[in-house]
Amino acid sequence: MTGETGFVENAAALLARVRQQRPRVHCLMNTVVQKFVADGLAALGAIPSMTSSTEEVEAFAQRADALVVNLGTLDEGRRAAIRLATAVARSAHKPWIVDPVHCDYSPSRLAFARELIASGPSVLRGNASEMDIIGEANGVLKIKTGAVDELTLDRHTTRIENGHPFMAQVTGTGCLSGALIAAFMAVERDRLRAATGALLASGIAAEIAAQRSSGPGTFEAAFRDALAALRPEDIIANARISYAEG
Ligand SMILES: Nc1ncnc2c1ncn2[C@@H]1O[C@H](COP(=O)(O)OP(=O)(O)O)[C@@H](O)[C@H]1O
Ligand SMILES: Cc1ncsc1CCOP(=O)(O)O
Ligand SMILES: [Mg+2]
Repeated sequence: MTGETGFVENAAALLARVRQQRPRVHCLMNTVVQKFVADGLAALGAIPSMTSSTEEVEAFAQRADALVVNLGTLDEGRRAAIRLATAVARSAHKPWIVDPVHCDYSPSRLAFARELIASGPSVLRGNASEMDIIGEANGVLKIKTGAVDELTLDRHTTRIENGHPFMAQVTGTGCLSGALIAAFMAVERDRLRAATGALLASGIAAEIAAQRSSGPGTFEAAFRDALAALRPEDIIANARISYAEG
């Protein structure tokens, strides 16, 4: 279908646009994967920042082109910083994404995730365990990642099959997918097109990296190399995507 081809060609063009515009992505990020996520953003061509101080976070959010709100290793200071940063994103109409890490483990974290969702992020991205418990997110693009990434907005569902099982054996690939979606949203206001571009880029880079890896350890470095070397034509040649309504 023309629409399907349009999305893939658009994804390839967005990769070039990220490289050209080098968007600034501010990440309120858990302490486990900060360097992995920063390195992944930089490899693709974006400019990461990671401050969570309540004294500085509003200035960083104002300077950024997109915001990532990641709930891993959540503490009171991060909660306060997230509230300050998301207020800036909303008032400045900047795209922002919520990753409700481990919200299925903690009722207080689930409640905070739902508070953030009610305040209108552009995108909510989580794994199956997180997305199956999170509940309604009206008007938000919901993305459930896994072997097949499922992107749902209103009654439209896009499925992306690209990726590799090694990704599930490297901590941070989900957090990075959210950060890459933010980078693409910084250069494309249509969040479905932006998220499709980011997840195609990530999944295809992973497939290329896996061909050069013998396990999750070598894969992690090869994945970063593949993100840096990925070409728009790689997306067009390898995208595996389908669409459904209803
Ligand atoms: N079995 C798999 N095959 C292909 N890609 C996968 C697989 N499992 C996870 N991924 C990819 O790895 C990334 C992390 O997904 P997921 O594991 O769902 O999130 P999290 O790391 O937050 O638990 C996503 O980009 C997803 O597409
Ligand atoms: C293991 C862990 N614990 C708190 S945050 C975190 C990282 C989660 O990363 P991802 O969801 O991308 O696997
Ligand atoms: Mg995760």
